[in-house]
Amino acid sequence: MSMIEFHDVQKYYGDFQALKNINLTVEAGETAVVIGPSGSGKSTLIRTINGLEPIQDGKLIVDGYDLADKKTDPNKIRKNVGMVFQHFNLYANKTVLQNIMLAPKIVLKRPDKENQELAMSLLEKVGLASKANSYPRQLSGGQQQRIAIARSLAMRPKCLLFDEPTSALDPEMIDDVLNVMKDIARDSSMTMLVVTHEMGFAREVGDRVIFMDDGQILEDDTKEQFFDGEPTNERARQFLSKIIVHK
Ligand SMILES: Nc1ncnc2c1ncn2[C@@H]1O[C@H](COP(=O)(O)OP(=O)(O)OP(=O)(O)O)[C@@H](O)[C@H]1O
Repeated sequence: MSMIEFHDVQKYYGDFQALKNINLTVEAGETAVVIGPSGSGKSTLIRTINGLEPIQDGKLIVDGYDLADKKTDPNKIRKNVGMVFQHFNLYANKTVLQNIMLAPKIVLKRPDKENQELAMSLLEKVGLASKANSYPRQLSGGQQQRIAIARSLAMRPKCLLFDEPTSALDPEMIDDVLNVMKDIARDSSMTMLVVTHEMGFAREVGDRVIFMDDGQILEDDTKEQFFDGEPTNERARQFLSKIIVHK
């Protein structure tokens, strides 16, 4: 079974069609990077995967659950499919450690000792073990995002969705977050779908590059095909040529 399957998916905001005839399959363990111009539907695409945005037509199967079926409880999907947002969304009145331990405690009923041990090992992984008892406001944006990633990993998800995780960060913090994401992509069998404007990351990490424009997937290539070959789609070629000029 594939981790994610879109079949002819359509998504509207009122009269506006934000996703047009999306067909996409992502296998377990794959890392796919979603790129494209602003407003092309990238965030909408990944927000449909964990049910944050409903779809209006087509079929969307995630981790075996049918999202087009109104009877499907999105919480069942969110247990195994985590999301890292642009704006971290940490709980301000909880410490870093409490932030990481909360969902596993409530949703998975993980015992405290095991929960804390895993949380501390994840804090070490993201290089922030010394901040366990700090509050989010005492941390930089880059540190908060690394905590948000640790918090998602604490659920031991099968799939992690990243929605422009570095877009709200000062430039000097971006690499710390990208390095954590690269480590995860390298040493895990987890599926990762990453919406990003960081082409260096896409080039280095993605098994696949998915190019979107105007609510459609126009290219779905290996990173070698996309960056070193010639995308077949004219709009993808234009997008790439602009990036290369600005690099
Ligand atoms: N809640 C909403 N209501 C109405 N229109 C929306 C809503 N969210 C997004 N849109 C529209 O849907 C289109 C796709 O938006 P989306 O955020 O998915 O694009 P994006 O590719 O992620 O853009 P960016 O790179 O700027 O974040 C845009 O035209 C946007 O204005």
